[in-house]
Amino acid sequence: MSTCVELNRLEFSWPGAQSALLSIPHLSLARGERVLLRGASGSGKSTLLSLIAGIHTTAAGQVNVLGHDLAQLSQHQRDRLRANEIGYIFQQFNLLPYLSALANVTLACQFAPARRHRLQGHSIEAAAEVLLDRLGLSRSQQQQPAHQLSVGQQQRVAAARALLGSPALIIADEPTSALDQAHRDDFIRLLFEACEAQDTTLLFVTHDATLAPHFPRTIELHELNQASGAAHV
Ligand SMILES: Nc1ncnc2c1ncn2[C@@H]1O[C@H](COP(=O)(O)OP(=O)(O)OP(=O)(O)O)[C@@H](O)[C@H]1O
Repeated sequence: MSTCVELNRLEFSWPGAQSALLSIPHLSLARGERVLLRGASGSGKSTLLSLIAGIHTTAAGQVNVLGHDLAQLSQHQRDRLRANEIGYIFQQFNLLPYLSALANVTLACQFAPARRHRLQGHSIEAAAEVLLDRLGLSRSQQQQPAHQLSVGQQQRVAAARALLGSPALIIADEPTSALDQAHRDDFIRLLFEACEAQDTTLLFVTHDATLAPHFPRTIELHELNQASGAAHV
C-alpha cells in the first residue's frame, strides 16, 4: 500500500510561543486509509492539518505528502499540490452563500488542472452533479444558493467540493459538529463511500470521542505528540 502522508521528527511552535506545540516523531497515513484524529480543544489539531496541507511550514522535521517533502517546495508548488491533491472540509463549510450549490462545487476544479484531468473527459459540471446526486442533493437543490440550504445539505456541498476530481487526501476539520447524531452518522457513511470509490485518504479531525467506532483507525494526538507543553484530554 502506498503512503499518502508521512511525518518524521516534526517540531512546530507558533512565533512567540514559549514552548513547542507539536513534537511528533513519526506518523504515516496510507493511501485510501480512513483515520480519525482526536484531541482536546487547543491541542494543535488544526495546526497539524495546516502543516500537512502546506499552509504553514516548519523547518524542523519532515512533512511528506505523496512523496513530496513540503519544505523543499516553493510556496507556489505547495499551493498547486494542495489545489490538486487535497480537499479540505471546514467546520463552517466556507461556501460562497450566493452561489448555487453546484457552482460552489465546480469552483474546486477551476484552479486544479490535475483534478480536472481526472474527470476523464466529463465536464466539471456533469461530474459535480453526479457527485452531489451521490451525496443526496436533488438536482433542484443543486441549483439553489448555498445559503438557502439546510446545514446538513451545506455540509454535503462542502464534501462534494472537497471530493471533486479525486484528490489523494481529504482533510475534514470537525465537519460534523453542527449536526445531530442521525445526520452525522449518515454524513460519515456517505463520506466513506465517496472516499472509497476514489481511493482517497481521509483524515477526519474531531474532539468527539463517540465517532471513533466508525473509523478503522483512531489517532489520539496526545499519544502522538511529545511536546512538553501539549494539551491533554
Ligand atoms: N495562527 C496562529 N498564530 C499563533 N498561535 C496560533 C495560531 N493558530 C493556533 N494557534 C495556537 O495554537 C494552539 C493550538 O491551536 P489549534 O487551533 O491548532 O488547536 P485545535 O486542537 O485545533 O483546537 P480546537 O479543537 O479548539 O479547534 C492554541 O494555543 C492556539 O492559540
